[in-house]
Amino acid sequence: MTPSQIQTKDIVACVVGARPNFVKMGPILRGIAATSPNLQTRLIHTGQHYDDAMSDSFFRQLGLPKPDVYLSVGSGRQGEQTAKILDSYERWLLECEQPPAATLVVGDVNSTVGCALASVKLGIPVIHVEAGLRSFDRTMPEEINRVVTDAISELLLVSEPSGRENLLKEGKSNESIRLCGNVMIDVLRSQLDAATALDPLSKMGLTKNQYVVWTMHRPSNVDDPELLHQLCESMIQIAERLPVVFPVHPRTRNRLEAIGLWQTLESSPSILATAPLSYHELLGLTSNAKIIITDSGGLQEEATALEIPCLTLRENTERPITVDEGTSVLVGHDVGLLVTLVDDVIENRFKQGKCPQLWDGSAGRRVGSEVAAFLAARKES
Ligand SMILES: CC(=O)N[C@H]1[C@@H](OP(=O)(O)OP(=O)(O)OC[C@H]2O[C@@H](n3ccc(=O)[nH]c3=O)[C@H](O)[C@@H]2O)O[C@H](CO)[C@@H](O)[C@@H]1O
Repeated sequence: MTPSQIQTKDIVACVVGARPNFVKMGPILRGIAATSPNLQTRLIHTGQHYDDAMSDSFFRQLGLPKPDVYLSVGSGRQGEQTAKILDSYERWLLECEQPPAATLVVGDVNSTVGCALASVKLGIPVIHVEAGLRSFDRTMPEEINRVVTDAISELLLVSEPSGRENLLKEGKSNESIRLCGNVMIDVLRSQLDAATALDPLSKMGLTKNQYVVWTMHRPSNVDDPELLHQLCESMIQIAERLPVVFPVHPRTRNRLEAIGLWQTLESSPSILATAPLSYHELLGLTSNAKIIITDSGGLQEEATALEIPCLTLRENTERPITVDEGTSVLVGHDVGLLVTLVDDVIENRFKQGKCPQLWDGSAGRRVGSEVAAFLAARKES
């Protein structure tokens, strides 16, 4: 066989950068491998999140392959970090031996938009998993990332029906949009046993259904000292009724230290403030919690899949299905409402939710099939 006769498989460059991306990428890689024998993947880690707690522990626990490419961008201001991602991914695209047939990005972090921009400018099509979600709040960096990424993506894979509606309103063609379901829930379903086996409850002295899991890291909550103060006061109040487990994101810890509240929370006997937890530790805790209080989009979805009441510390959500069908209620910045809703849950007055269609553990396979069909159709045209 001469070198020209050797068939090289098309490459899909799959980008991860921040914690929520790591959770979602496993089912996508497996879905492509299972459905698309003519494709190979390259895992690109931008290095947006880089330490063990925020990155490496997720690779270990979720069985993700070692990244083929590590871009080492690190932390930075919004523009600075996004620019570094764009620049370093463009360099890799220009220097790599075989350019990818497509770049696949997930979610809404700076790595998503940075790599999408670098790719499309070099004529390499972008596939966006978790496309079409909209909070309609452009003060959030994630909303800007979503809108820009979708505008330059050719294949838009959505996790809930609102994604399709939003994209159609923005002028995207129906053919470019596919409802695949939620890849993050694939992971949740496959890892629930491993998370339970870890038994974080006994390690922390907690009883099933008798505690709250609280996470917050959004700039809108933690960068405003007065609001952060109020949220901490309500945490202390709620902890008088149920113990609160509080895994603290690095951004939040910095802000709490800056306003002198870290010591107060850490020394409270019914608040368990911890470093960021591994995927299994957190899932082991959330799946047995009475209530989840969060500003994380991913946790809103996980709470809905687990059918656990979720009080969402945001004025809006890009994931309306978690409110319309699921267990989430938007509390915004109303700390009074937060405390009332905790009572509602404890006294069984809280709404019931149901798990949305296609959050069934097979979203990764559907993503794999759509990627293969998209690239095959592109080759033919
Ligand atoms: C715009 C954007 O992309 N935002 C995402 C990013 O926000 P997040 O707030 O984590 O944004 P960054 O990636 O800028 O990290 C914030 C800060 O955390 C610290 N840091 C970060 C990484 C790390 O491994 N170790 C560490 O200590 C740094 O001080 C850094 O400045 O990740 C969150 C999950 O965690 C996602 O929900 C957000 O959507």
